[in-house]
Amino acid sequence: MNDMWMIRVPASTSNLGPGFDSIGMAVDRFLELTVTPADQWFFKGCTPELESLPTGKDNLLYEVADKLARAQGVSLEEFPHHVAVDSNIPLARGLGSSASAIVAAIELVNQIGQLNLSKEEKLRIASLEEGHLDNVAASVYGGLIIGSHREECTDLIHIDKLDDIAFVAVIPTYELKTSESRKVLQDHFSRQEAVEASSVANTLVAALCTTNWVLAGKMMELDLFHEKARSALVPELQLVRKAAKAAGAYGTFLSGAGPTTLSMVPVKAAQDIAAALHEVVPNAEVTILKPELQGATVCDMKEASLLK
Ligand SMILES: Nc1ncnc2c1ncn2[C@@H]1O[C@H](COP(=O)(O)OP(=O)(O)O)[C@@H](O)[C@H]1O
Ligand SMILES: N[C@@H](CCOP(=O)(O)O)C(=O)O
Repeated sequence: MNDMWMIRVPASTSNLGPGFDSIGMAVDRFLELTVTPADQWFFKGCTPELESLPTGKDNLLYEVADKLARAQGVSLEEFPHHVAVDSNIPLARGLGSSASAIVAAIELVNQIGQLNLSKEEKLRIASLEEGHLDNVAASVYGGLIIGSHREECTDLIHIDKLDDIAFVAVIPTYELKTSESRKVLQDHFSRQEAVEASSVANTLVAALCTTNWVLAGKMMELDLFHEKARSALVPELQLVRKAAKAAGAYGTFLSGAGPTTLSMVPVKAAQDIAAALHEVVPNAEVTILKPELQGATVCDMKEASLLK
């Protein structure tokens, strides 16, 4: 590894409707850390949004890295670095910015401490840190992931047959912290509600695995686990859903904890559907996101310049 190296982690969407805390997909926006040896730890945000984040040991990246390093018997104090943080993943919008930071921090320690962690180990550490696996798994593996994270174990299926779909994202200007958006969730379900909610989720999984996008789109819109409670926080969800359907989308869901909505669409129709949604929500950023098949990567700067 050269003196200067880079960690690149994709953004993620999660839930896809009823896959609450258990389905995630990497998308083509990225967090990039450029790491150089230095006299002390310093995190430099390279965009106006990232400039507002802490630059020292109270930065999320350092906090996660330090916790893992201690658990592995590595002292980060002995290996100070300057970390330039660049990203086009908006913060607190439901596109997994914090999960990408957690995955990047784990990779930082993996490289500095020469831990040689496997993907499975990174997934387990990241899921324990985040409390659920959906975003972190997508950022580690790339593609679509379906899994189960429990205290004793984290299990995962990874799918990368996603060529003919794209996603039209409507990214509002306002932030919604995941912690706030989880506070409104329903704590209890009757047996009947649980059976119906899990039947919709199971059918979504089967449809995703068999690339039945029409059925997957239908199931995406029938979530009973979280979207109803959250729609009060994201008033444009129903409006976007209706307009996207009319324009030819398979289905629309709240990305992660919101407030971004994602409409799953045929690749060929993406531009037209994006234009239709821009008419409906002119103040939001409307953009096309593609599934990203490559998970987190590390490269030295020579390789990084070839990627650009
Ligand atoms: N690259 C980063 N470096 C440091 N902290 C980050 C970074 N990305 C995200 N965060 C922290 O995570 C918060 C957003 O996390 P969260 O509410 O889970 O939303 P989301 O993950 O959907 O973007 C930010 O406000 C910030 O505190
Ligand atoms: N399953 C979680 C996903 C949170 O994703 P984020 O991108 O909003 O952090 C949830 O729905 O709370």
